[in-house]
Amino acid sequence: MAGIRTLEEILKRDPERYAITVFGEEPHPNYNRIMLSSVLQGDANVNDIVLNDYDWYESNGITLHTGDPVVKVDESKQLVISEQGRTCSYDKLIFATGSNPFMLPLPGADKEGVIAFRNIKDCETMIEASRHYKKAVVIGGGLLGLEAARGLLNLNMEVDVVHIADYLMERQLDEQAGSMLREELEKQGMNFLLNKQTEQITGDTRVKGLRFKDGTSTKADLVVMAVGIRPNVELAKESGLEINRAIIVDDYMQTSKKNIYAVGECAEHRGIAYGLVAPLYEQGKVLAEHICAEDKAAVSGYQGSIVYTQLKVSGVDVFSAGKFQDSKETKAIRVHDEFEGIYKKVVVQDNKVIGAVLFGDTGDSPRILDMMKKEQDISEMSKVAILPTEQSAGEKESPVLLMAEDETICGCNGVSKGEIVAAITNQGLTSVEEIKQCTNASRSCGGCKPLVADLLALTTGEQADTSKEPMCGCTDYTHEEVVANIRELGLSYPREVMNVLHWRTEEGCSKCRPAINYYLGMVDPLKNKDDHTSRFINERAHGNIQNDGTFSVVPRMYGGVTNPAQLRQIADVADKYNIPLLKVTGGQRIDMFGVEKEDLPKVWEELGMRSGSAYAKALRTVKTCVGEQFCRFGTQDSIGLGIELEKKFEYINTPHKVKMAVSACPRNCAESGIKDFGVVGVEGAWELYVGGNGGVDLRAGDLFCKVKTKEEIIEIISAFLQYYRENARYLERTSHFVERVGLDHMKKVVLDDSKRRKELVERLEVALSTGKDPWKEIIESEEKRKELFEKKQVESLV
Ligand SMILES: Cc1cc2nc3c(=O)[nH]c(=O)nc-3n(C[C@H](O)[C@H](O)[C@H](O)COP(=O)(O)OP(=O)(O)OC[C@H]3O[C@@H](n4cnc5c(N)ncnc54)[C@H](O)[C@@H]3O)c2cc1C
Ligand SMILES: NC(=O)c1ccc[n+]([C@@H]2O[C@H](COP(=O)([O-])OP(=O)(O)OC[C@H]3O[C@@H](n4cnc5c(N)ncnc54)[C@H](O)[C@@H]3O)[C@@H](O)[C@H]2O)c1
Ligand code: SF4
Ligand code: FES
Repeated sequence: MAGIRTLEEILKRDPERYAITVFGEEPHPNYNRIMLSSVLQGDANVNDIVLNDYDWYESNGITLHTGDPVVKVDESKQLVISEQGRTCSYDKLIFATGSNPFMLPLPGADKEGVIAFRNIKDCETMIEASRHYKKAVVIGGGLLGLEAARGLLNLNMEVDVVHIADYLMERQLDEQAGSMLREELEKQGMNFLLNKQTEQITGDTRVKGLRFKDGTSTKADLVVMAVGIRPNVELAKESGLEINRAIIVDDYMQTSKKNIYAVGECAEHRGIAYGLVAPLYEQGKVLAEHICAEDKAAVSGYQGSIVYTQLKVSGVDVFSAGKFQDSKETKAIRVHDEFEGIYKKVVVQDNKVIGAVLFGDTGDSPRILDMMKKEQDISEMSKVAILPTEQSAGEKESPVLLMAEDETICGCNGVSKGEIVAAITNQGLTSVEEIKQCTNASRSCGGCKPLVADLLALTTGEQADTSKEPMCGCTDYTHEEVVANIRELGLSYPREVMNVLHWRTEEGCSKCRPAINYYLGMVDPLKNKDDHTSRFINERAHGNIQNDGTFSVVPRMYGGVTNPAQLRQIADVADKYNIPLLKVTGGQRIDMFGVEKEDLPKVWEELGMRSGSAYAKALRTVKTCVGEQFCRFGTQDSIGLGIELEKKFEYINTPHKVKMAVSACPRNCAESGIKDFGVVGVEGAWELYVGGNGGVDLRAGDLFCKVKTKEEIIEIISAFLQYYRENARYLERTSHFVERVGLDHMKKVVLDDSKRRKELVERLEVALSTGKDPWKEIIESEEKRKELFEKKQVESLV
């Protein structure tokens, strides 16, 4: 990150000055390492995080050798030699070799399944492990460990975090904030083993567990070490550079040898080796200025940085900067609101703010950081004004409003409010993405995005378009733009979309291909030919792949209702194919686990039942309560309506999975409140709840309407579903969609505008007319059976 940022700074100043060659050990062009946490947490993919792709190197005349580390520097001849035997002469040499993760030298640390979290490969190893194993242990409760743990939870693993200290992030937080953080993360599902020192990693070839010095132990299928980093200085040492903890540099990043420089985590300036990008980028800027300047004396050197950190775990706002621990020489201003879970502490010494910890509300962080950077004298200030309450600061006003022009908005990239405003005004920028391209603001951790968006809105007087995110790293087009192009240009095939819209990759990626395939089907359901190679493995095999490579089969049982004949059939098939586990699901279906892939078509055929779509981005289940048929409280026919809904909407493709439920009274036994569409019977009427979700992002559905008849309910769900199909981004659940577009907007579209409702229903009916039972199609087609279940498939989209 530091090395290539230095090159960007050089190119900005004097693009013709140097012929540049880059050697990189990893097999990728430079990428945003910070965003590995987002890749692991499922919010980005590897293509999204590339900072400068191969084209960038080519168009700037830079020779790039990836996957080829430098192994020797011959300082006397000014040559570097790479592992693959390349020899390259230099006038100036920059070391930007970063750090290595510190691996605790424990007995068993060399076992399979013990890894670090530093690069794309580690990220891929974790994602792959989560497909086969259940239990992960992260050693280290610092920034990296907690972000890794959150990612592993998102990958459905159980996670223990083993931490040596008695509270989390002790290098960044005081005890109060550390324990509040622990409480919050425990709510998210992390399990903490504090005050623990690992003694041994147990297992045969693969890790099975951890034993601690206090005699206790825990199970582990995967161990991620996140106990700090060590600057990568081996090559520099062998090359004769002066080393302490890292490569010693002066204020111009020059090492002990002439014409050899060091930037980034491998460099040590005034005794400090930094481990966050903001200081590294400042160093890169100084180095670029220095080696491009005609008058070197005019360049002011690097003076060191004030660092701050923010944890990138959603739902947790934590900020820490400078010296945050109390001491005899310091005094602190504290706010602790136990009702709202907010804690703020600002540490003052000699009338200057020297450190801060904020938990639960980090809105004050840019201002506090600014006071620290400017070493502002606060002797004349009322101390409580340093941490204003919401009322005194102005209710819910954006913090950017109060910021001075020279205050920093993007800490990672050192971009001030004034610079962003100038870019918006002078260059007519209209989106956060454009601001990022132009100023670098929000290009690293992304934490400043909301502030950048607010500033854009304030400057242009319009709501910022934060949604102008490209679909993936293969294109600059957003989801909405891709759909608009498909409609306007009448595009029909994924390849055609990629060609016409100048995709950067030939094949697309696992993010854009399924999305394009969905959009094509949604725009023209009658003509579209589904491209099954663009679907995820579960959708291609029409079953869910399990951790041992077998599949699960869930036959359709409308409304969760079955009968003795069906149950006998399921039992017979289970016996015949040695199906090891039958389980009733949360959606009231029977799930048959452990079916071999090649047996799938025979199992479906012999069951004689339709696919339950348990693997599809489609209607999964309609859960029902017993209702008026048997229940004393039932006021409506919940089973009847549930079955009708399921029969109507089965096999319609949707942006993400859709779940429904019907309960016949407000006791709500079918849990209608946490479904995408939840219906509740009340005396003489039905209530419809939308946007509920019972998964990771627990969300109660919003009451959308109350109507008298089931025909009205079906029509309203149809219109809503079609609007969601047409306007949601692929993989956006209704819960997020409702929040993005707003419930009032949905009411206007679906409830208030009867013409529009009718049109939506008509378009949905067309799409419904193309729905087919996929199991039946495969059973009846010898060709499909062979293609999908007999030939070995390349599982590129798993
Ligand atoms: C998961 C994760 C999340 C993070 N989150 C944040 C965050 O939110 N905020 C923040 O500020 N920082 C964060 N960081 C830290 C940040 O990523 C690093 O500080 C930054 O990447 C360091 O930049 P660098 O250029 O010094 O080193 P690197 O980015 O590590 O680059 C060094 C490169 O040099 C290569 N190399 C090493 N030796 C050789 C050789 N001999 N020849 C050729 N190539 C070689 C390495 O393979 C590597 O690709 C995070 C780090 C991780 C791992
Ligand atoms: N959001 C962010 O800014 C962010 C995110 C990830 C990584 N990073 C950076 O990446 C680097 C690596 O992060 P990190 O969290 O590994 O480093 P770190 O040094 O910040 O934290 C390591 C933690 O591991 C604990 N530890 C040490 N030995 C242990 C042991 N034997 N058992 C259990 N716990 C032990 C320490 O007490 C410490 O809290 C740092 O430079 C960090 O700043 C930053
Ligand atoms: S929701 Fe009401 S009607 Fe349905 S089973 Fe429960 S108590 Fe009975
Ligand atoms: S603060 Fe990290 S990208 Fe702006």
